[in-house]
Amino acid sequence: MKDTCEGRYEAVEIRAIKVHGSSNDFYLIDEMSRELAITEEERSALSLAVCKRTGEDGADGILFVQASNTADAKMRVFNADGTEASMCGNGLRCVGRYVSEKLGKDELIIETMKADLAVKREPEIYQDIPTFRVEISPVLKSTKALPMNTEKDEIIQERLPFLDDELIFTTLSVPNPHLVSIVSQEVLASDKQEKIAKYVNGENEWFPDGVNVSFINVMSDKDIFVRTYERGVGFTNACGTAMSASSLVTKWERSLEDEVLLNVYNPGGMVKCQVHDMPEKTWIDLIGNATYEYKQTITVDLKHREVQFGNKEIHEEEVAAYHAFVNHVKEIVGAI
Ligand SMILES: N[C@H](CCC[C@H](N)C(=O)O)C(=O)O
Repeated sequence: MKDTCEGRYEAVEIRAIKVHGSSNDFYLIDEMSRELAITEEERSALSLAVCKRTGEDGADGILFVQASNTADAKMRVFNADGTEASMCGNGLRCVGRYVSEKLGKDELIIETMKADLAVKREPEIYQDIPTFRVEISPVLKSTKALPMNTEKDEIIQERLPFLDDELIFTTLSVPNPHLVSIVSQEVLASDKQEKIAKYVNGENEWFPDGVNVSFINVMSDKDIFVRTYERGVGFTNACGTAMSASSLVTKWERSLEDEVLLNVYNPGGMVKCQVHDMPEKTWIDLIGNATYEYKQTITVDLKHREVQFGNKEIHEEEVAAYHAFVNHVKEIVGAI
């Protein structure tokens, strides 16, 4: 945005699509033909202003889709608090769908902060649910990658008494940072996750950049439930990178096969995670919905932190199809 002659910013109109992956929702903004003429600070402020939950408006983050020199497109992801993250699994499925339909190809590569990742349209996970597979990589065990202030090189299924006396934790970067614990239903129902997550995402000596915190409840050798308190957001309906990290931790803890396919249930629905834990390389494929909720023009005047949301052009059929899927998932979870 440019300062006008009176020193006021022009309000700028942004065409956005509200999208979600497993009900983890984002505004998708296409900058492939022309990037928004905003500074990095304004990009962060834009995310903070637009994602603020007020009534039906707001989101967990913004997905900026930009041109790339190395891939079909580039994804940048900003959390609701204005911080930029290196990766977003649920968001990558939505960006993958958008670019797939824009370029007319079902297999593509999307550039992210740390890697160019494979994205592929998949058979529908449920009736009328656009479904995509995205590569979650790199997977790093080193605590330095999070970063975490500890002498330990890795934390794999270990107690962390400074967080909790009983729970066993694993830290992983995929490549954004995750702290994961397999817990009982009882612990899942307690306030432990919120207390731990608020501590490690506030002033603390261990995780200087914060960390996404997930609790896993193992339902069977092919079904898990994951709830995540996301860095820069708070509790969300789902976190794609967290569900991927949780699948790998479950594979290790339950000694499952190297390429186990897990159903990962979450408060926003269900995805599948195909673990690839090979001697030469470890990565996870995250498979799930990429749903468009509505198109909307958002008018933003950053100088005055004013945001106006225009009328919604709702994708009624997609919204209805996803509701039907969630009801189907609830029946399955109830039966497990
Ligand atoms: N809050 C995350 C970024 C969004 C990741 C999540 N929405 C996903 O689907 O992976 C972080 O700061 O690392």
